[in-house]
Amino acid sequence: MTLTSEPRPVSGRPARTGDASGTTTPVLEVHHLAKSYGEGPTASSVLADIDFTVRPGEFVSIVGPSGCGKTTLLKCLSGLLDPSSGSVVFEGEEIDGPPAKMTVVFQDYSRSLLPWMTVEQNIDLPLRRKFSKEERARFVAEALENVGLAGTGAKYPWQMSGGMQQRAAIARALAYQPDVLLMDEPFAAVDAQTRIDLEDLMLTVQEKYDTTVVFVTHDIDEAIYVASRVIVLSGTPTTVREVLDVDLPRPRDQIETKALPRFNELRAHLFRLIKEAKRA
Ligand SMILES: Nc1ncnc2c1ncn2[C@@H]1O[C@H](COP(=O)(O)OP(=O)(O)OP(=O)(O)O)[C@@H](O)[C@H]1O
Repeated sequence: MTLTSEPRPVSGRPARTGDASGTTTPVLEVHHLAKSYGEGPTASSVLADIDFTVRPGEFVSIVGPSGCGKTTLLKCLSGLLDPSSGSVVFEGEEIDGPPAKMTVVFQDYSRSLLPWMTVEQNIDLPLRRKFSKEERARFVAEALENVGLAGTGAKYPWQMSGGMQQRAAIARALAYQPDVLLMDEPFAAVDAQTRIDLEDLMLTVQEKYDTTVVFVTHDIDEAIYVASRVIVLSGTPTTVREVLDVDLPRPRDQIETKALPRFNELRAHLFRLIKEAKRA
């Protein structure tokens, strides 16, 4: 994906639009989105009439039964895939390709970083067309520092653990300073302890970069822990089953937050919804 046209310091985001009632203009709007694969009688409908909005600064998780179309939805949001009908509106404009101020982090970190480049070069590569050398050096160093990889920029991806490689992929996404970061099962391929560390890392960097995050996951606990809202999808053809506000206090803590009765209520509710969706 391309980059923002203006370099922007992490701490210097433009003010968000809003009114006195506290409502905010959505950064992302999904209107009656449907997606089928194939044509004619063999076409299979995956997404049917999906509607939701995401406000600036939100951390929204998307969950649903296996195979319901979460990745398909994320690809439509990112402009990598055209919807069959309906639209995705990003910052007020309907998208017809990958928007400049959006980035995506995929599950498979081993294929997202170029093995013949150092980590620093990997992060720097997409910045080259837009930023000066000095700015790039600053953004790369800042991103590495923010994901806990300061001092490792000269390593090659294959010299790092899986968790470190995914941190580097996150650093590369953050160095763009995107307005919206889309993440597709980003921690599914790492071990449980690393996953927990990366969840906390995302909460920290999301606040620091003030980025809006849309996060697809299979893991219900993870979906609740990181999010301000959870969008629950139904079974195929998929619609939005429910949008759940995660009214848990911040900062989140892996032990304290998950021990809250409210966390368990939300968890049980989500499990029930997904079980029903699977049955349907
Ligand atoms: N390029 C494609 N061509 C045809 N069918 C596809 C294509 N990509 C995905 N599908 C089908 O669309 C459906 C949804 O797939 P998708 O990967 O979006 O679901 P998902 O919810 O992300 O899956 P999972 O839970 O396994 O990660 C599946 O039945 C899949 O086989």
